[in-house]
Amino acid sequence: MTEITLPSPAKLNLFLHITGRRADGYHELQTLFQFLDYGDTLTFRLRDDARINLQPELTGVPRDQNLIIRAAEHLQATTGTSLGADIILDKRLPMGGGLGGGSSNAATTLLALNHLWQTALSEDRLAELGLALGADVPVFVRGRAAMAEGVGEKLTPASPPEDWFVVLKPDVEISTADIFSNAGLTRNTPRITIAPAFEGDASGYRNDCEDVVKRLYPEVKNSLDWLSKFGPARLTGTGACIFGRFPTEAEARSVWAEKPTGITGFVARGVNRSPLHKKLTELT
Ligand SMILES: C[C@@](CO)(OP(=O)(O)O)[C@H](O)COP(=O)(O)OP(=O)(O)OC[C@H]1O[C@@H](n2ccc(N)nc2=O)[C@H](O)[C@@H]1O
Ligand SMILES: Nc1ncnc2c1ncn2[C@@H]1O[C@H](COP(=O)(O)OP(=O)(O)O)[C@@H](O)[C@H]1O
Repeated sequence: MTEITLPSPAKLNLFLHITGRRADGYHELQTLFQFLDYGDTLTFRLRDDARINLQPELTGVPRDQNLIIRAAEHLQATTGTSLGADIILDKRLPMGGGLGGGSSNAATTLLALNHLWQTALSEDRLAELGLALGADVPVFVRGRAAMAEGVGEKLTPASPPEDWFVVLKPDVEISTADIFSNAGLTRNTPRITIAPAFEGDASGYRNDCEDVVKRLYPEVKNSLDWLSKFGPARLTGTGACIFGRFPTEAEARSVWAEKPTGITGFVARGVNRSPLHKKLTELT
């Protein structure tokens, strides 16, 4: 095989609790990840030299910071392969929106090139390489909806209902570091134990970043207030994207049709198995 095209799906944090802060300043989380059947697409073409090319480059992201390049180079360095790749990115996910697009791109790159280069690293090893690139990368490598703990690396598979979501992107840029350094952030939510079939919307579970984000960004508050009129709505990650949860596609699409003009987003289904892994299984 010399070419492979794979999905790079979005994730939602169905809830996100901050349960403490480590000595190095990083926050201990409990968060429930579910994938969406919506995201970017990446095509990889084998090269018999060691070059890694990426088209198009992303505005505002230097080549050496692009998680696709970093993942490819990390895999090359770890395995010592002399092979390379031409990579084509079809970007649909808003960047820095809490949908994990960069982390997902890194995981898709690790799995795709491990396949194409026949480097045969195990899933455990790929998840380990992924963690060095970002806390959210391992869940995309594993491809199963999961409760994450620690800073996101301790994963327990979960099966929340595969509901439909209206995802909205308020027109603001939010820095994860700014939210985590905010003095008003709740950092002492008690640890919980969840059942594998967690419902995802119990009123006791929330996103602990939401109050701070709503205070700093009225656009996010306004969008959440609007979406909450139709069903349970939350922030994903540290924002700026928000999501409303609906049992059927028809309900999600009817709310989407009423969204205020000027706000972007999409409708997608929550899935407990990553579309990336589904596609890889079909190929092998
Ligand atoms: C909170 C989540 C939930 O999915 O948010 P999103 O990035 O998806 O919005 C992620 O775990 C984000 O993980 P990751 O993507 O690795 O965070 P980074 O951008 O590297 O973090 C930027 C900064 O936020 C702070 N940070 C991040 C994660 C964490 N558990 N505790 C922290 O205190 C640190 O100061 C860090 O330097
Ligand atoms: N391939 C990539 N796709 C998206 N963002 C990337 C990529 N490589 C690096 N980044 C950087 O990672 C940041 C976080 O992006 P992303 O993972 O999409 O959002 P979030 O972490 O908020 O869910 C971006 O703002 C961007 O600077």
